Amino acid sequence: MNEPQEALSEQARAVIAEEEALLARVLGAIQSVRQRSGRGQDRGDLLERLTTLRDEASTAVESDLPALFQQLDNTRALLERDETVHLPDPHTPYFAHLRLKRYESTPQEYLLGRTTFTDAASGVRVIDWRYAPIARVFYGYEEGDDYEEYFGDRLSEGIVEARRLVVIERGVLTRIRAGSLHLERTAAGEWREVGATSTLSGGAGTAVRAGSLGVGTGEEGRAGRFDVTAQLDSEQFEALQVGADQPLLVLGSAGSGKTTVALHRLAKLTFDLRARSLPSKMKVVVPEEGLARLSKRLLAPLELRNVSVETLDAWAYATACTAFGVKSIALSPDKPALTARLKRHPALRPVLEKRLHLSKKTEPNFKRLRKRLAELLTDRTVLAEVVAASKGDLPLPAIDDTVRHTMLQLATPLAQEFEGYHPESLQTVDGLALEESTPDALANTVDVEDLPLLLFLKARYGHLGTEPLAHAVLDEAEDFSLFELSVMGQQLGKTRSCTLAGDEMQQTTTSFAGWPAALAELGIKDAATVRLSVSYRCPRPVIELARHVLGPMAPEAPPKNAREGVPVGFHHFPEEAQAWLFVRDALKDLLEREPRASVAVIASSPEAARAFHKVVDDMPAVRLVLEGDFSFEPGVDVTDVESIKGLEFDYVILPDATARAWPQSDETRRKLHVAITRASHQLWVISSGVRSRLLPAPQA
Ligand SMILES: Nc1ncnc2c1ncn2[C@@H]1O[C@H](COP(=O)(O)OP(=O)(O)OP(=O)(O)O)[C@@H](O)[C@H]1O
Repeated sequence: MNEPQEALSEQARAVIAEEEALLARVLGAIQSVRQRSGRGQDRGDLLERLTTLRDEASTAVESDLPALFQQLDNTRALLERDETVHLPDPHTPYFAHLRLKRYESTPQEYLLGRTTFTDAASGVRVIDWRYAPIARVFYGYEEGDDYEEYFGDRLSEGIVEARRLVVIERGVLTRIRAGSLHLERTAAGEWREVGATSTLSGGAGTAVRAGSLGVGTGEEGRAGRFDVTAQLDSEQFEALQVGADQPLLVLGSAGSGKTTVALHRLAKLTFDLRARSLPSKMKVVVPEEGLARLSKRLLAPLELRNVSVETLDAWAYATACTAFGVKSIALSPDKPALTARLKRHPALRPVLEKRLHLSKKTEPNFKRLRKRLAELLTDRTVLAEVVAASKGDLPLPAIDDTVRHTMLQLATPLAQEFEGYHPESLQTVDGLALEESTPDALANTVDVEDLPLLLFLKARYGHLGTEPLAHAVLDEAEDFSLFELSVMGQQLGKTRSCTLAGDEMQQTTTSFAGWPAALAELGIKDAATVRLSVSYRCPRPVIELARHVLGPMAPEAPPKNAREGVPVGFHHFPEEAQAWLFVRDALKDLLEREPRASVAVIASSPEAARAFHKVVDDMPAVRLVLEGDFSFEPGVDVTDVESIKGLEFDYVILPDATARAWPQSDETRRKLHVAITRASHQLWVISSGVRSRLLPAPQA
């Protein structure tokens, strides 16, 4: 770590003194309002008092009752007031400080937080970043800038005297950033001035030792981070101003803040939508479990814990159960990869539409639609049409696979066929159902990929029968199929209030048909579009490698402002066993030095992840994560490329960067690019045998 500065500059000392005094004033004001409103008394005490008074009232003589009832009323009122007065959390009452000097008037202080709070007596003013017009000055200007903004009809102009980001942890100020001045409180309670990249050990952007893993970011006692809400840039903040009625498409390269913008927009719209008493139904839908878990964590500080976050599969299942009025739907335990691919492919959409021949007289119940869909999925002419329309994306064997799989699903389950037989005769010796792990297990099931198709068919008859949503966030929207988008469009209601966040370069399934088609499917004619241009997550060497891997598909302009970082570590070995032992040692060493670091070992497939995990499974803090059940705790997650969309880790290791695991194809390029761009500090690429040709040729 950087050494503490010998002595703080005068400016630094003044800033610290000012910010500490301000925080003391805010905490004092919150405390005194609490006391005035009865919050000084513990809620538990009040509840206990209420019970005692009730007991007393039940046995009291009549003449004492009026006084007891009076006390009961007072105690109840104090409790109710406690629930209605919303005060900032004294642990973190605000995250930024703004001082504006309007010409020829005294400067005005504003604190940006999540809860509005003003106390005239102490002159404290905490404004809510979402609604306060003054927040526009904070996000749009730098310290020292002249500002000019209309608030309603009134023009306000002046100078931004102070614009500071602060970190307050458990009511204690631990960090301040004021322009280029960056101050941090040490564990001993002393303040020190540090460089902008102070979290990196061994100097800005350099590894602790040449060629080793670790830049010091996960050392013990890692200081609290500035809240991302305080750091939103002006481009991101402007995107949040798009009204609830207008759909918003947020585009940008990996790590440019698309998820951040989408979730902050949700936080901002909560107020607008509530004000118009629309059903407060918001939803976040994402392709993978890992990102669903991360989104839930990111929503908590935005006070959106109650917003439902669902994976595409979970959303399709719940929607199908509601739309078809059934409690459960039997899903197939397994399916051929090509069949799943065909069912999500955009080429299926027009063919299905053309071949439907729906009779409006038929009731679109689950059984009928399933039968109709199965007819289409076992019709080789129909499937050949889809494969031809995919222009080489879907290979011919997709037809056979789909017909065979659908036929098995249409079969009568054994239990039904042998109805009346003794249940034990339908079990294997080890107590399992006869059909388990046999093709018969598919009988009477549908694939999870069928659900959007069935809902799409149902919607063609009229209504889906589900409640409209007030707003939906579709993150990693490049991975939504046209059928999923069409069904989602049905759920959006007339205003089509939604935020789509995506990056066509991160498409990991073949379901993407382009943004115009995606918007059309959602029933959106004119979406506001923002393209975020700054890269926040990845350092420059990681971005350069990610662009190299994309090759001809890489966008022309690289993202702006990528920060410097350690070079990507390429390590090649003759044998896989040698490569993995090398990684094992490096991980052991890293975890000893940086126990708070988050590390991902991202393999090309679940099988490869399982195999690598065997080499490290005796190490503490190493987890195998294949179903997206990330804990976001420090340590090592051994996982595969399909599980990590939207996530980020301090350190990323690709353990099998071989030509076999990552062959040359557009799909592989995009997947490898997604894996690479999960690294926020350092990336290691490990190979053995023949290195993937998607990577730069090794230097001689
Ligand atoms: N204005 C900002 N200042 C500092 N950090 C930011 C800013 N905006 C976003 N970040 C951080 O950058 C990282 C990437 O953000 P986010 O996950 O929103 O990007 P993304 O574009 O959705 O990435 P991906 O395409 O990989 O899903 C996060 O750690 C986020 O907190």
